[in-house]
Amino acid sequence: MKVIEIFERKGLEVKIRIVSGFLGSGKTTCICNMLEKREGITGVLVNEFGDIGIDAELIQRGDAVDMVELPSGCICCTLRNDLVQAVEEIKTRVNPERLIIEPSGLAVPSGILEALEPVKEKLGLEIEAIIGIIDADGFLPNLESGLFGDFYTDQLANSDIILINKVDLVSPEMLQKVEEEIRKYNQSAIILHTVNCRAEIPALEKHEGIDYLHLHFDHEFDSLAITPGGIFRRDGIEQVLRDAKEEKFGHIYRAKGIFQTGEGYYNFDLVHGQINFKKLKGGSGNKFIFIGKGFDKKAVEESLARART
Ligand SMILES: Nc1nc2c(ncn2[C@@H]2O[C@H](COP(=O)(O)OP(=O)(O)OP(=O)(O)O)[C@@H](O)[C@H]2O)c(=O)[nH]1
Repeated sequence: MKVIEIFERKGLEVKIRIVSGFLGSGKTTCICNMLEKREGITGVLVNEFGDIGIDAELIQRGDAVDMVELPSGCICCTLRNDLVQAVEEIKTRVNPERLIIEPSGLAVPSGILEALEPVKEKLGLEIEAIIGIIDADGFLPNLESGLFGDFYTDQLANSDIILINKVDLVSPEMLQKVEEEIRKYNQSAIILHTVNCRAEIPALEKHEGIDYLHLHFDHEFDSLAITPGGIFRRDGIEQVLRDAKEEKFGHIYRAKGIFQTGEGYYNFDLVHGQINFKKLKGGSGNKFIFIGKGFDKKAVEESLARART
């Protein structure tokens, strides 16, 4: 756990926004947008797979934020105590006006609400909004696969605001189907259609007491998180991602990373067959994470080794 920047505020409540969403749906993108518009002191608590902090590095890019990372585990179940401790630490040391929590892409909001409920009053926490991000292209296939069903039920039922993101990737007919499906889980949430999670987040009434749905969701996924040295070829990494997309290593649901090339640092994403690269201003070493089920980790590592210059 790492506290990066500390500011002080003498004040009362900390408003909490939980930004939940399946792997690669756009949580980090959403938080970067919120931080661009932030007013006052804002804390960010990031929980992601692996110990290598890719999201934290991307969120910090170009802008210092008050951030705590909780890697390696899931704050909705195994890391509940760590979550409470981290929130307590942020409250006493930073006391931000707003705290944005990004759970891992496999964490359900109910576990976080349940963990915070007993300390809400003591720490002066106000759950301002649960924002659920749905990727318009991946939602229905994921739902139909049956592998993540309870994740979506918990996420959707507990969201106050649902962003149907990546609407640029689907037809209007598909978008309508997605929205109809979402409404089966939640009739009252505000639904917004977004590209890159660009939206004005409306103000909401505050949450009172426990009135959320809690479902068990199997988090037993495999992940490979590595920080190898060396300089990579961008086309070499692209080949690894194309192979992952074609399931040459087995089932990989999500891959992301930061890597150094002869022309500087890049960030890559693989999600639902979409491969994206972004040039970064800088970086602090190579970081790769692959998340899936029963995939060949050794083959991924060998393939990455071949992508070096
Ligand atoms: N085409 C398209 N791509 C998007 C949109 N929003 C986000 N992305 C891309 O989707 C990829 C994943 O976005 P992230 O914000 O990293 O998603 P995340 O939910 O934080 O991912 P995890 O933390 O790994 O679960 C990135 O390459 C984004 O640039 C969108 O509206 N349209």
